[in-house]
Amino acid sequence: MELEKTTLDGVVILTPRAFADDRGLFWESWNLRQFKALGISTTFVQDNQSVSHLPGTVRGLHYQAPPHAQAKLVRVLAGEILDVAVDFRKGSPTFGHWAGAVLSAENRCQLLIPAGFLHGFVTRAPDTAVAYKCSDFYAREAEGSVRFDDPDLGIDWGIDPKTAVLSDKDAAAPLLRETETPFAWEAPE
Ligand SMILES: Cc1cn([C@H]2C[C@H](O)[C@@H](COP(=O)(O)OP(=O)(O)O[C@H]3O[C@H](C)C(=O)[C@H](O)[C@H]3O)O2)c(=O)[nH]c1=O
Repeated sequence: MELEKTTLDGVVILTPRAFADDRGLFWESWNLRQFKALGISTTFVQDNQSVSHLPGTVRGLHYQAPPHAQAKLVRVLAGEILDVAVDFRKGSPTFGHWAGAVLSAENRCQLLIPAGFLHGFVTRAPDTAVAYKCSDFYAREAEGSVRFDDPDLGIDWGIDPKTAVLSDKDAAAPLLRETETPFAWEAPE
């Protein structure tokens, strides 16, 4: 498992080693022992999966507030996404900054997004299937969202935001400046 850091502390790209033979490929998509060896102590309790039929579908930017905050490990089973994390921790030197990674069934890359970050993605192929592990259980009452195309975030989704396929919830999401973050940044020891 290779680890590549991003511009956001704790948001990392993980690429599992694949084993090829005449039949195809095999890889371990997640291994707690390997994660610990990489210094990642996150453990997961819930697997999610979504399929989005149209390219240009945007899901996000979402979070769950404490005590139900979720770290996520995102990968693509079919198709391709631009996966995005936004630092949502009050006091963080990178508050409101974003980092993205292209995840696809082809490149096997995964994005680890710690609790305290907004998460969203845009699909870049038809019938894109996304699977992600969550470090806490779904808690509808703790859900929150921020507008994906908030000009203060300046995320380059690679699409015209006016053409995005959105849920009603995401279409009505507030701007970052209209949202009180429930997360606080803690300086590393
Ligand atoms: C997230 C979730 C949803 N649901 C139910 C609630 C709704 O009736 C239905 C669709 O939920 P939603 O529209 O929130 O799904 P997405 O827009 O894909 O949201 C997800 O996409 C972004 C990218 C995320 O990171 C979050 O995991 C999550 O917010 O599934 C559940 O039953 N369990 C769950 O864990």
